[in-house]
Amino acid sequence: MILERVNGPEDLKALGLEELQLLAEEIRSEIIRVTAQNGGHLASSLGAVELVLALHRVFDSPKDRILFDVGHQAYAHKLVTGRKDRFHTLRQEGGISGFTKVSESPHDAITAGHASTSLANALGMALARDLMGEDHHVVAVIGDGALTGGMALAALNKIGELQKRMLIVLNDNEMSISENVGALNKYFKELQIRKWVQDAEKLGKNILERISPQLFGLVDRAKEAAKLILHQENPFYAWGIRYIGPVDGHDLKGLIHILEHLKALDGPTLLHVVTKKGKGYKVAEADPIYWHGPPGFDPKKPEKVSKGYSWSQAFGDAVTELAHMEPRLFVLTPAMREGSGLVRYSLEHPERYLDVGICEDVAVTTAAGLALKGMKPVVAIYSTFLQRAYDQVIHDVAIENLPVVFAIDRAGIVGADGATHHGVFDIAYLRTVPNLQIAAPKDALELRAMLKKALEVGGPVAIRYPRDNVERAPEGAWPEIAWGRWEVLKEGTEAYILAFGKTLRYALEAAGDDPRVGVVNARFLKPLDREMLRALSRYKLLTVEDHQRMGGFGSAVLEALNEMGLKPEIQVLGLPDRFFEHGAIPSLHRQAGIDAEGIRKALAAMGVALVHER
Ligand SMILES: CC(=O)c1sc(CCOP(=O)(O)OP(=O)(O)O)c(C)[n+]1Cc1cnc(C)nc1N
Ligand SMILES: [Mg+2]
Repeated sequence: MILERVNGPEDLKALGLEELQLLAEEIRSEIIRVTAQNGGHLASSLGAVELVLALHRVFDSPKDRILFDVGHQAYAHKLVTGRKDRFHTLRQEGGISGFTKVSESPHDAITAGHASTSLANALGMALARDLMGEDHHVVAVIGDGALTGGMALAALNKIGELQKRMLIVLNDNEMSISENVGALNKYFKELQIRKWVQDAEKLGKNILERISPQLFGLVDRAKEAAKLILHQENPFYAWGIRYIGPVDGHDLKGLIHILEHLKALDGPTLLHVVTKKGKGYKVAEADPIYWHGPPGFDPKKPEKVSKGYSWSQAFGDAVTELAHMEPRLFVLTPAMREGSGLVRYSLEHPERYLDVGICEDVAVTTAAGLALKGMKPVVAIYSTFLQRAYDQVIHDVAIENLPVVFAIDRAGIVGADGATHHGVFDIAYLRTVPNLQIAAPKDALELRAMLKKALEVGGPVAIRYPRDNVERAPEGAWPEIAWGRWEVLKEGTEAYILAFGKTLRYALEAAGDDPRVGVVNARFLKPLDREMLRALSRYKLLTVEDHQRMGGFGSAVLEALNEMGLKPEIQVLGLPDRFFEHGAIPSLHRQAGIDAEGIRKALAAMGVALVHER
């Protein structure tokens, strides 16, 4: 095995082309083997194998900085930068991250997970390099999906102006998680066609050269002139960035050759590399959407596995039905059609569906524009990615109290994607925004009730739900809900647990059938049910949420009690003030003390010791 001889990128320099090609296959097998057992970003990483090997063959990491945008396509990078022996721990608690991570390796130039950050990071590194009088390369690998992000496009504008020496490698596989969108994406496709034309012409040129060198010379000059004109319309030239390509991203020899040349160039260069997402694994090539991030699978007989009925699907079904009843409903997603459960909706209501690309800010402000014209927009968005559109929520939606619904998926700890993806800040960053209401349903029925009502209450509403499965609600079920009112699920004589969202199940488990402890589905955070809170303030209270403790649901309860001049004995359970790495959700909840065990412990500390049911 050649991979056994590779303990760092310097070991690639000694390998001949054949050995590198063999190594690429070994790396593919290892990526498939480990992703089969751990799950992970299979198709993206398979598509980037040759590119990674060529980059590490030509450049000298860690002196040269090689950045991977999103960092989910970097499994080959991890394997050749000293982590092959730990690769089997990928995305597991205590194991290596599924993305690049500065603290994990000197070869990981940035910590990533959210898209479109590599270009601004690269600009910063190039500025620092030149200020420090250092001499090394800065290379940013960015996918065609990540390039739809505003951060990336704005960074290009600055990079072109400053003309710092750096290489941008556009890894164009025409895919985001689903099919990529945007005008640039269409243009890249055209360029690829031109590439084929160029190849055909090259073939023609060779034949022509043999027949008549004079004629060939004339044609060639005309073509060069045409190419120049052709390139003038290339947007990268407008950005002041040299564009080279498109080139075959699986042709190791060609990649090494062209990278060697580009190394010598000054100023910013963009190399347009065309790859196949899922390359080398038939099922992933055939369906890069499913195999973008599969859960475990049998590598010998790779089949799609159903992960059960999720909150995302419950949302997708509800909003699809709602759109049949409410013609003004319009759903937007920032490149997360599958993740947000919108495949069915996008097929049934294509005229009222929009995937804006990886640009959450555009999703939110487009929704504002729709609302200003009387539509009822719903922004389907992960909690962690909504962080990208915080100002838009305030500035473009909340100030004018526009009727935009935020269907916040992946709210809470999300597991193997780790710190960059846990949705544990949204309550804190949303609840201070005037006009914005916040709710968390306990099940799919309540989700339907809240969604429907949210379209009627007016103003912006955020409904948050976790990465989890949920019991399907019957089609056509639209229960009423007392907006702003909590729900007592279990009476108690000594204490009440006020649970928000996913932690309700832990609260019920902890309380069991002990008559001393009541449980409240505190499903509305804003407005808070102050009437019920006042009534319950004569008991001991415990709040629990799958969110940072600071600024979360518990904070809102404390503030309300203070404003009402009430002083019950109260404990607030939430995530402590640190980041949680990747790991299994129940385990991370246990570590955070917000599971049933943690609730029992907190109640015991308040003098309500519960018997632990077997
Ligand atoms: C991992 C993750 O969360 C990914 S990977 C990905 C597609 C990236 O497409 P690209 O063309 O850049 O790469 P490719 O997979 O190689 O084709 C998205 C949208 N996401 C979710 C996402 C959404 N929004 C933001 C800000 N960041 C991320 N990471
Ligand atoms: Mg892509």
